[in-house]
Amino acid sequence: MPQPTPTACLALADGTLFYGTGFGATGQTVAELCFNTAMTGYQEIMTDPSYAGQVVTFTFPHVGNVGVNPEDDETAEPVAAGMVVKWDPTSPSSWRAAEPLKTWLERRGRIGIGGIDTRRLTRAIRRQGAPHVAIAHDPEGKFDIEALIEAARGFSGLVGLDLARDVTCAQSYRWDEMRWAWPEGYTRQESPKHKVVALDYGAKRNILRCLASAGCDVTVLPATATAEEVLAHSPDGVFLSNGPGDPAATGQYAVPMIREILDKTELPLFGICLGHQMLALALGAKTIKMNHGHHGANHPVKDLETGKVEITSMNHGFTVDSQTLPKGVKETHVSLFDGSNCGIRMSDRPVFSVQYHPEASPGPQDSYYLFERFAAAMAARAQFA
Ligand SMILES: NC(=O)CC[C@H](N)C(=O)O
Repeated sequence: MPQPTPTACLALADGTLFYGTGFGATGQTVAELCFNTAMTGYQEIMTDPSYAGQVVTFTFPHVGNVGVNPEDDETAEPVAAGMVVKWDPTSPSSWRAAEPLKTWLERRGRIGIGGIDTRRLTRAIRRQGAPHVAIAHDPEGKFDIEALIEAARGFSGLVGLDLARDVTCAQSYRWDEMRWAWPEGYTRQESPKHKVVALDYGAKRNILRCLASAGCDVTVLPATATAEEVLAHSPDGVFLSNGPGDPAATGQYAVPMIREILDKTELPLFGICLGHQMLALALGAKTIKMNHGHHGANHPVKDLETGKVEITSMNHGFTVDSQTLPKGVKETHVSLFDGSNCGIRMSDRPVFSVQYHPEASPGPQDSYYLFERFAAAMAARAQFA
């Protein structure tokens, strides 16, 4: 059978080429390439601000089949630089679909490539360790291959890159929307009890919903807010969000701000993903780049304090080096895939964080208890205030 002319091309920095069918925006983009193994949630993945600077390969083949809708965005715009899928996305079939994935992606200026052997590409990502990539989409099928490979080689990578400033909010705002679906065994706190300042390094909306649902009155502040600005809100607790880029690159603003909060107050503090990594840095530990990171919705994590295993959602390319945790900081969770650090806490204070995503929408709900733990820490403190 004659093959259709390819309308998209993907080049890895080592010169490996993949041809496919383009969808979404036309043009060219360069980024780091990762793979995500989740079976659902392509819209949440594409709009998760933590994916800034990355093109996502979806290992699950059915992408686009439920279209996109106005409710599932984790932020206002897609943030991932592009998407790679096995097949050209199918027409949407869902009562919730408001638009097909292809036009949504096109309107929002992001390139997609279908018809790619994503198993072969995923093996290349694992072997090469998050390679740099250039993807091009041209309906005429005209590609300057040499220039595309050069563009991939020219990408400077995520190490040392501060992207949180690019995706944070411009101004502070209040958040009161709650979760729509309820994890089993938990009750919704109807009225907020705890004033929480949430630092937005690229916060996913469902994290804010989870905080509100656990009884937090949430004020979101931009990434560069100082400790003084945070404390001016007289919070009962401080939350550090997820976000893109290298945690060590936030050393100019976020890490010193967290250190100051730790030095000046005894406030409960909770961090997720980038927030976890920055808390670890503020406490004196180090972060390192992983080979190909963790991106998926079925990552087993062991809670070292209870022995329980949680199935978690993950999206990170850096990790806290547990060998560098200082005295007084405990490793609380580890990945059962590779033993990497997944959680820490201070031994003597309600200051804790996790590498994975307890808000997980969609995804496993096992880790929702962490939001309740944060609320309980604030309630306990209020009792003795
Ligand atoms: N989801 C996140 O917050 C990601 C954190 C960080 N950018 C990493 O890749 O490790």
